[in-house]
Amino acid sequence: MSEAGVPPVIGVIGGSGVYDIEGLKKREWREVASPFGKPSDALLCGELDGQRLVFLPRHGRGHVLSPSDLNFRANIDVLKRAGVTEILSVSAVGSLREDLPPGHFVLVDQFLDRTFKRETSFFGEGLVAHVSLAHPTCSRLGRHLAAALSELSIPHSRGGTYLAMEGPQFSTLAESNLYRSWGCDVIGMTNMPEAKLAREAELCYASVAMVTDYDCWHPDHDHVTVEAIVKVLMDNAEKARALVRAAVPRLADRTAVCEVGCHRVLDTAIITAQEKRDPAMLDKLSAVAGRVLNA
Ligand SMILES: CSC[C@H]1O[C@H](OP(=O)(O)O)[C@H](O)[C@@H]1O
Ligand SMILES: Nc1ncnc2[nH]cnc12
Repeated sequence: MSEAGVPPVIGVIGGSGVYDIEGLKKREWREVASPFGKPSDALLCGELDGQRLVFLPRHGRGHVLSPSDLNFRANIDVLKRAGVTEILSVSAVGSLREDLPPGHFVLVDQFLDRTFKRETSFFGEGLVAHVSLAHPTCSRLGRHLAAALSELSIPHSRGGTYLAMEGPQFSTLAESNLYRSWGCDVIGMTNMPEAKLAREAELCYASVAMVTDYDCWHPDHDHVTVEAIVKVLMDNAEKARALVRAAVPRLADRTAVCEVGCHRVLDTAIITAQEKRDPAMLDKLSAVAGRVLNA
């Protein structure tokens, strides 16, 4: 946990098309073990402009893991074990709005979770905790990312609702229209439960959603294909790397814990009585919740 005077460690989770971060100094791929199982890949650790950065390719190098097969708990746990204090998540998404065309970036601030085959919490029997998700992303990170996107002249929107679907198939037309009627802005398969778990692990989390397609609701684009997505993806991925380079010095500026409160959510979340806590659970949660469990 980053305390006053201790510089942040920036974690970057790269989605489709983003499998590496170039230009890192002291770069090294490091295997980190987790009690929650196997993460998507080793962690790429290094420095960007003197700032420590840890990168994880969400689907593994070479895109070998499907959204339902991602071990989200292990991914967040290893980032926490590597000292990460804040996460920039970068994702490819479909657009549910005419005015969010391919190439547009959305700084997501809300989610609707329609996933159903995933482990969604670090907590459970033997150690029960309930964290707030009213504001699932960190507004401080959002502010810095918006400034970096403006500096780079990348078209973007600050705020938007991300519909997380299970996949791996894309939506039916009826689903796509339903999500539009719910007021969702973009659709993807990976930001949930990632954002929930980052919150439980007391990590700031920001999601940069990069539009690759119009999903299937759009009359001129009635099928989503990976082929069409990949064409836009490569350009988006290059912009995402530029965004990381522009955002990191801004994020490095923090000298105290996050002012929004992301680093302190467990102070008021754990409900299990001290004497009823399961020692095995306490052990497993030594990274995620060590700050409060060892106090
Ligand atoms: C390659 S299109 C579908 C795939 O892309 C998105 O992944 P990510 O969020 O990791 O960029 C989407 O969620 C699907 O997993
Ligand atoms: N239309 C779409 N639906 C779900 N995930 C996506 N990722 C990129 N485009 C998508």
